[in-house]
Amino acid sequence: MKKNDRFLRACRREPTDVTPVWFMRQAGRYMPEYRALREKHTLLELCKNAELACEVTLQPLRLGVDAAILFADILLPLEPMGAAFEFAKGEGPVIHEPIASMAQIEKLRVIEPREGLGYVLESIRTIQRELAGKVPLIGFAGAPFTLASYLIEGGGTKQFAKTKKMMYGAPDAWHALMGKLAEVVRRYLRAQVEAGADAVQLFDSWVGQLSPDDYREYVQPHVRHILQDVMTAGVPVIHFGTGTHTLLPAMRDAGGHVLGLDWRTPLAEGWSIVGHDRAVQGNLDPTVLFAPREVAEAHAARVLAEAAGRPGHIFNLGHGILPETPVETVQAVIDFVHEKSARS
Ligand SMILES: Cc1c2[nH]c(c1CCC(=O)O)Cc1[nH]c(c(CCC(=O)O)c1C)Cc1[nH]c(c(CCC(=O)O)c1C)Cc1[nH]c(c(C)c1CCC(=O)O)C2
Repeated sequence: MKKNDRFLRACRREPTDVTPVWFMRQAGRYMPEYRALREKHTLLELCKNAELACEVTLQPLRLGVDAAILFADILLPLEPMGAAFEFAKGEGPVIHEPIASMAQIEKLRVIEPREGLGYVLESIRTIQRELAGKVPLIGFAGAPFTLASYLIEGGGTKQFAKTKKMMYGAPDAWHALMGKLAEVVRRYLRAQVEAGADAVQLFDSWVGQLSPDDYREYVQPHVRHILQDVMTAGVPVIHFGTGTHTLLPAMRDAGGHVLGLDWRTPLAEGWSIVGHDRAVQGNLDPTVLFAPREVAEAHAARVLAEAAGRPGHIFNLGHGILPETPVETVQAVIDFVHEKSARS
């Protein structure tokens, strides 16, 4: 039993005393204590050292969030699969040899997480020991489309042109790549649950680039492969993407006990699209946290009003928190959500 289980209860659509809150990327550069650690260590050092990963994971708990999220990155599985990368200063991730051919895809290894990603599982065990049941711990992985886009583009992209070129022009290579990624991610999420994660989130951050028909043809079978299995592992599974308004029915069908919504979709509308037999998470625009406190609170109030007190809403942003976000506003919104949603 967790001392604070309102996040897990909401995932199961059970009533809670107040609406649970956590923020994607809640451990990161907007926090002074994170920046202080980053002066001494690279991002990958923080990810690969269980004590440091644990320290960073726990940092945002002082703000009163109702869940911790494992400190790691969605790209970590790519390295043991055989696709080396680095986080270049000011540029984001850079894949050393972007994937462009079937020959390269054939060489990618479908790893066992215990082999190449044992350090992440060690972090989970360390964090759970340190948390001692205080709040639940969320594990996570990137979804195949989002991972494939980094592998093929060699880093971040706006157009996804190379990604779609392979998808449309070389569907055999595309499905071979997506199949390998999906199997690794399925094993990885299962291993995280076995190591002690209380819930897991699949990040398909960039899948909103696709039309519903293309999603169903090129992505959905692979996401289904992951989620239909991981949903039987005994913990809540969150299925997240951005720009997904038209994809929500297909994403819901692929799986997830909880569907992530972003701010482009009003929460009430998104929830009725995915159906009230699922929980929802979201959906404050992260840039609202740059506004004066009263404006941010007014937007948070609107999100709560959209949820209408229905059990099964987890308050979050619609995407990750931005590095320059003022901590005071994050704190104010967390407190506001707890106070405003209190059920007497
Ligand atoms: C697409 C993606 C990535 N990583 C992630 C996603 C999916 C979520 C999303 O869409 O935002 C997920 C992620 N990355 C990180 C976490 C940690 C847990 C958390 O607090 O949420 C999580 C959940 C650490 C990180 N991963 C990264 C940082 C910033 C790192 C730093 O320099 O300290 C953090 C805290 C680096 C990273 N990692 C990635 C990029 C594009 C970048 C560079 C962009 C940036 O600098 O913000 C890939």
